[in-house]
Amino acid sequence: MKDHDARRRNPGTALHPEWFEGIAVNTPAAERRAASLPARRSLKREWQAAWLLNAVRCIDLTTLSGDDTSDRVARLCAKARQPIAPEHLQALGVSGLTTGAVCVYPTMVAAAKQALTGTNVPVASVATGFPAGLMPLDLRLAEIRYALDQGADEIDIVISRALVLRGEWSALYDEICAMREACGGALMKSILATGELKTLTNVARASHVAMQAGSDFIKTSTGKEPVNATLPVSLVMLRAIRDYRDRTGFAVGFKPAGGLRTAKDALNWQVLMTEELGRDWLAPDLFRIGASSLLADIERQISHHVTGRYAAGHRLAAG
Ligand SMILES: O=C[C@H](O)COP(=O)(O)O
Repeated sequence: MKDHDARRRNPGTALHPEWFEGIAVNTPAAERRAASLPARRSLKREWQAAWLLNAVRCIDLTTLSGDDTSDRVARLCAKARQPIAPEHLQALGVSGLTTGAVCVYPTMVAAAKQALTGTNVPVASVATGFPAGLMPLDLRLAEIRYALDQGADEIDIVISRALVLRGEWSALYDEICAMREACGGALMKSILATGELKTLTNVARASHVAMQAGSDFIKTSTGKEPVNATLPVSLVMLRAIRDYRDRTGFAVGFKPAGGLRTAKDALNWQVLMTEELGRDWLAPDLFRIGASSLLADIERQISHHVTGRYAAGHRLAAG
């Protein structure tokens, strides 16, 4: 059973503009709060390896490049199966660690499924005209169905940014509801592309609409916007998740994605999750990190933790 089966899906609600129309995010305050987080709780050194291993199990190990091939995807899946060297895991008393998922384009789903046969690692597919979403809705829905036919377990959809920028909340809600329906039993993560939403207030409002329309996760970015995941944007989205949980009782997951590359990033985001939502949100059913290169730095830091020295680059697989 996959992690996401272990909890109730978010069924969504009717559209409730009154839950978000009054929101006006104080941007300097959000930036100050985000900036103070890593400093406020520096993690004890002896616990850092455990936090980094937790980050690994939450990574959606991603390749979303124009030159992706089934061979590259197979290599990515080999890393997802065994993200950290077995001897290092043994030294830390851990076994069976995998990443949270792999995340690929729809035409790479079949290769990923094949490479992950015999594991519980889900395959996530981006869909709905990723990354811009500028395609007719029927084609975007057909892309979801194609990815599911190929075997995808999870679908990362992109929202229409223009609907947010014009404040067309009802149209945005209808679009995401249609995508949720097309996803059927597959977990749906809604990418807000926050770097293109202009204001944190728009981020907060779009987060609410995405959750009301039944998203299982809200995700910051495609990795292709000029600005991707940031701590202030994440803070605003986490507060929306908290508000939605308080109003409905449903826990929606969070996926920062794009530009998370260092072990320090992995620690900072976990501190943010813990402080804003509590430890329940540190497991892969409610937290994923979308990243293509983060694992390499985590491996380096784990290796250093276990051996006391940094391994030569060639000893660590590229990820
Ligand atoms: O969803 C994941 C992102 O596309 C990965 O972005 P990244 O290559 O900056 O890690």
